[in-house]
Amino acid sequence: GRRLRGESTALTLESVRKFLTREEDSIVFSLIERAKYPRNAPAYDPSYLGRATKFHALSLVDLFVRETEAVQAKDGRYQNPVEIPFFPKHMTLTSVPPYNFPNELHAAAASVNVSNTIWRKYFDEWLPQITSQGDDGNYAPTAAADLVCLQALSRRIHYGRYVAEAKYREAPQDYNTAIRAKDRDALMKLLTFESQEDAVKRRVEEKAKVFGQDVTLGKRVDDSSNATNYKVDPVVVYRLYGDWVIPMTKMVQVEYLLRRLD
Ligand SMILES: O=C(O)C(=O)C[C@]1(C(=O)O)C=C[C@@H](O)C=C1
Repeated sequence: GRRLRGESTALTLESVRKFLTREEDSIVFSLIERAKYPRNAPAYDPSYLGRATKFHALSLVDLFVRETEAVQAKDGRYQNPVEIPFFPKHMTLTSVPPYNFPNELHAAAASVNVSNTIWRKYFDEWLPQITSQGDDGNYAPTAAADLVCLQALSRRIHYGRYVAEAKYREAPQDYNTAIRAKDRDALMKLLTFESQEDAVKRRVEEKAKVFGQDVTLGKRVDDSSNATNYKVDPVVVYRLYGDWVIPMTKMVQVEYLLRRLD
């Protein structure tokens, strides 16, 4: 399709930023929930399930995510284009009636997908930083917590499609030249707001402090004297956003915009 499917309504820079801000809560809280368990390495090791072969090696987390996504797909989760599965090949047909979710994205650009990178980075780089060494045997709850983290991160990062659409609609002529020239650097410059990124990073660090402290009756929760016991390190959350979540969201925006005139 070459045209917007159902030209819509309320996609503005303000509305998309509101969505991203609310997603911060989900991301920070999901990280706190994952950090409740230690690393639990067997959940990620195909040999734990005892059916690893050269050609087919699935870890418990691989299996858990595939199977859970299949159930959620059947029940309609991915009818909403805001949600993107990690294993789309394993989707069965949905058995629920359709809901008329707004189609705000440009059809040719809506398929921008960085799920594989999110998956790899989460397990290889970020999980070791938010969990402690150890093994408490709670592998299925661990896998369930990972999936909630992955879904929240993926939703936030892929929401870059909506952010880009909002920006494009507000100033199409500013973007058209760079899109036609396939000029990634120019697009990156156009969509970047340094002060906004700074505010986002500082806010998620603060959220990690507020959500991640023990609550004791009779004690002010913002008392900085209990600052050492945060459930997930606020500095790690700051860096997670600065080094990864925001750059990936921007990458999604650039890829979306490059296809915006297709
Ligand atoms: O708020 C925006 O304008 C966005 O594009 C989102 C975001 C982010 O990922 O938080 C990304 C790029 C901008 O430089 C600022 C913030």
